[in-house]
Amino acid sequence: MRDRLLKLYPNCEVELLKLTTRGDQILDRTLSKVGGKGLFIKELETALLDGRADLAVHSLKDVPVDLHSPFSLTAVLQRADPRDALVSPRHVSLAELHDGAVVGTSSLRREAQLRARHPGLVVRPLRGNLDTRLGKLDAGEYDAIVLAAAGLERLGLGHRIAGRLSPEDSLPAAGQGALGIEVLETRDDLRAWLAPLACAETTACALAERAVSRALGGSCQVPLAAYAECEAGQLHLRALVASPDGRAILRAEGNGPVAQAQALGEAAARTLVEQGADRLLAGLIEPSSPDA
Ligand SMILES: NCc1[nH]cc(CCC(=O)O)c1CC(=O)O
Repeated sequence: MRDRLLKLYPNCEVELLKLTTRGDQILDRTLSKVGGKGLFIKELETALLDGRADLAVHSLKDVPVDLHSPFSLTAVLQRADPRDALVSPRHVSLAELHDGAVVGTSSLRREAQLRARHPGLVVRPLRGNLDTRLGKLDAGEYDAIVLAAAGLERLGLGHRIAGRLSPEDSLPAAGQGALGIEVLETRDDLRAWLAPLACAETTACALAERAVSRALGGSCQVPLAAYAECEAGQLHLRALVASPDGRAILRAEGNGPVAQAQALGEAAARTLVEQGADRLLAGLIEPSSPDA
């Protein structure tokens, strides 16, 4: 990020304020149980309010869809690999995992899709920062773990990836792989400076994907996936809501011009609701099974 800003504005000074978020700190509970939207961005927003930081760079996936005043999501950058990735000792692939193999993930979205496709696998919760998670894998606690490819690559750990899961195998979360920049809404100066960093295609994809989450009241704490691809001004959107056990999977798909990104997302959400997505998501508010 610093390099991109300096390339655009060689005379500006970029100072990195490295913060650890509550989402990174909570190591012992699965994210779905911690609840609380915005877990990963709160400390950065506090720094914006304090004036310690001018802009906050987030994984877009962690930015709540109902971000509101005084904050503003001002630029969505070009997306890295949006796919989920399998990490395993000796780079064993998903297909090579034996029945009863233990796969770690803290994401209900990944859990549901893994269970649907590979009912023989045992999915167990996995929390902690990236190093902690990889450490648990390396210590033999899991036969494989599933993480976002982009997160691994961003931290120079791309070599750990044994395989990338296709959107058919594991439809990504809304915004996965993209970075978003948040500023105080009053900072028109920054908004103008940052505009050239935005990627129009990723922005449109994110708009469609986040509209699905918004319409369904979703966050990254529910088994909800939304993934758009953009080609020649046309968006192709796929969305999915599942039960964590993978037994119920509702799907929606649609195409439309970039200018209709938000409407495309809302239409997909309606299709999911018609199939019972609301009821499925509402059921998750009840205490879930011990390993959900
Ligand atoms: N909620 C965790 C989270 N938020 C963003 C990323 C990294 C991937 C990205 O930038 O989309 C991750 C880790 C993961 O899903 O493995």
